[in-house]
Amino acid sequence: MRVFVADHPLITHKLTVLRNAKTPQPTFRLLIEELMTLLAYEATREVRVEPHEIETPVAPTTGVRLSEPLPLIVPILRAGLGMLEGMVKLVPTAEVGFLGMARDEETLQPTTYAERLPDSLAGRQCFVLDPMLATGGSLAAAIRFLFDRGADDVTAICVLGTPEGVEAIREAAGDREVTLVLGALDEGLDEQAYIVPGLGDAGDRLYGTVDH
Ligand SMILES: O=P(O)(O)OC[C@H]1O[C@H](OP(=O)(O)OP(=O)(O)O)[C@H](O)[C@@H]1O
Ligand SMILES: O=c1cc[nH]c(=O)[nH]1
Ligand SMILES: [Mg+2]
Repeated sequence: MRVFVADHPLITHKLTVLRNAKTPQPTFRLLIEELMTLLAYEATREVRVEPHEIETPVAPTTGVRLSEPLPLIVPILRAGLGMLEGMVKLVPTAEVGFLGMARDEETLQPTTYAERLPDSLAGRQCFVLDPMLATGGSLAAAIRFLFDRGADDVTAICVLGTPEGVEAIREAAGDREVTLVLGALDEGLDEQAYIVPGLGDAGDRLYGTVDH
């Protein structure tokens, strides 16, 4: 598994505003989307392309275009939905599928309550979006799900992660092609398995109450 942790002052600056409990919901949403676009640049470094011949006004030349089957973007509802626009801005022709997952706050086990994905993911490059990698239970389940459907390789993009979460993804990945792109690697988890220092509950801050 390849792990990339962003190291760019603009990303750290935007993350600082995002983490601030005083940041209002509209700014929070905008920042998640902007951060996604910045992380997408790294996450799509290995996106598959093929040679493509065109003619400029001056001369014929060979460039590239995305290979088929086109990449599949999978936001994990709810919080991952906040990252979708930022990703499709960069890869507008990609297909989008959906996974709805919720972590039981007592047992910390994820349940999948919705799924809208192609029946076969054979040969597909998948990009999974979820801002928070806490225990890693939710993302590990999502990654297993995609490989079970035949996905070729999976890149997961998270705004914040923890060392515990990274290890859970390493275990779920085994020897399969998995890349993890993080905006930052935080210290760890508190007693309720919230990321420390983190940003609180991403889903609530995007779509509901700020005080969870
Ligand atoms: O790494 P884990 O310990 O599994 O926790 C992370 C998960 O928790 C959050 O979703 P949540 O279950 O709160 O659902 P929501 O997006 O609807 O708020 C987050 O968006 C991840 O999916
Ligand atoms: O810190 C955390 C942990 C899980 N889910 C969140 O939204 N935030
Ligand atoms: Mg939540």
